[in-house]
Amino acid sequence: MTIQLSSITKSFGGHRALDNVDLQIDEGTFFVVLGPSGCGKSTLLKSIAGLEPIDAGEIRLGGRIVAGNRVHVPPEERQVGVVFQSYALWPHMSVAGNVAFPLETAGTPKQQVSKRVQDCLETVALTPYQTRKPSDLSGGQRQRVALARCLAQGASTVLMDEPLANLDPHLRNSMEEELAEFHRTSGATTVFITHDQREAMALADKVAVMWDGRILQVDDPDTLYRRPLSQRVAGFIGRSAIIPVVIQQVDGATARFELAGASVEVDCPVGTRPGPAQVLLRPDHIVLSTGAYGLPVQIVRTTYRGGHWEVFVSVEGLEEPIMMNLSRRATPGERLQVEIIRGWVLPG
Ligand SMILES: Nc1ncnc2c1ncn2[C@@H]1O[C@H](COP(=O)(O)OP(=O)(O)OP(=O)(O)O)[C@@H](O)[C@H]1O
Repeated sequence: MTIQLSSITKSFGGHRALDNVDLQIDEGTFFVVLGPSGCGKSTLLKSIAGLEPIDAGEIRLGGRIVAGNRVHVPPEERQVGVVFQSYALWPHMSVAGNVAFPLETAGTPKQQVSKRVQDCLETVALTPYQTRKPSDLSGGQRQRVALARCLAQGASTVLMDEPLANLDPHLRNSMEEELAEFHRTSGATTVFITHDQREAMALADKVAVMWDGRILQVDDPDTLYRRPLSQRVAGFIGRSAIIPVVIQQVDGATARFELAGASVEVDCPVGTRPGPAQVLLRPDHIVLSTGAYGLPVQIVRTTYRGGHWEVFVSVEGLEEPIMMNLSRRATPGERLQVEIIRGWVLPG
């Protein structure tokens, strides 16, 4: 289902947990809401699920108003599946029993229930575990039971509140793949909230970056990474340096400036003008120079990151060192010639 939020506001005491939030989530999208702890992510999800009434604004699911204008459709009538960080499985029921439960309470005929449960357990690769109790499963397997239960309900919209937060890194990676697969096979509109930008990048078709009750930017992961619209989003997504420059020339979507005697070209928003600006440089935008000329830099410190070294280099005229990746060991004090192959002028 398409999810539309218009000017949603929700306060707790004097604090605005949601401050005039507008969002359009297209049907079938894997939509990630990313933001630091306390920014309002869970409140947003609960509002969509119907677990938290909103103060103002309007929520539409599949075009139908479910909240706002004195309407509050209860959670069980919104046809959305919810998967929370704590799996909320029935401890006394078997895996199959947990998956069957919502179907049985909805009065689905017994034979259909059994067929559907088998199909859903198959999808999440839990068929061999169907007679076990949740307490005899790993965290990841329990998570999959919760997913199967969502799937069994036939929810065309699934809301997930940090479902991978309790898992160890190894399991997290395989669960990420399973979630992506779950999304592909079910085609369900998925809203997934996390404070982990790596997870957001890996899973999302679209990411909304949230801060202090507000949505700062909504874009696909690559655009968010390469073309953030503000310093805050730039700092929140991936690692970066933001350097002050004076733009000398702008040619369409390319801006030119000088740095330590070298001429550098970077991408810029349409309408950028010559003058002082802030430029975002990602580590992968800086490479060793292959030609005779380059930007002279000196290594300040290095950290091995498995397969590559993360290297901070100082550049004449810049107060802070900038970060790049090297595939070979490098030592502090070493001088290098580098090239800036890409960058982004932050909108002023
Ligand atoms: N029931 C409540 N009563 C009072 N304040 C609340 C309530 N629920 C949330 N808040 C406050 O609203 C703000 C947003 O909370 P929310 O749980 O939505 O944030 P979050 O981004 O999901 O955080 P986290 O990632 O830590 O779960 C916080 O300041 C929180 O303390």
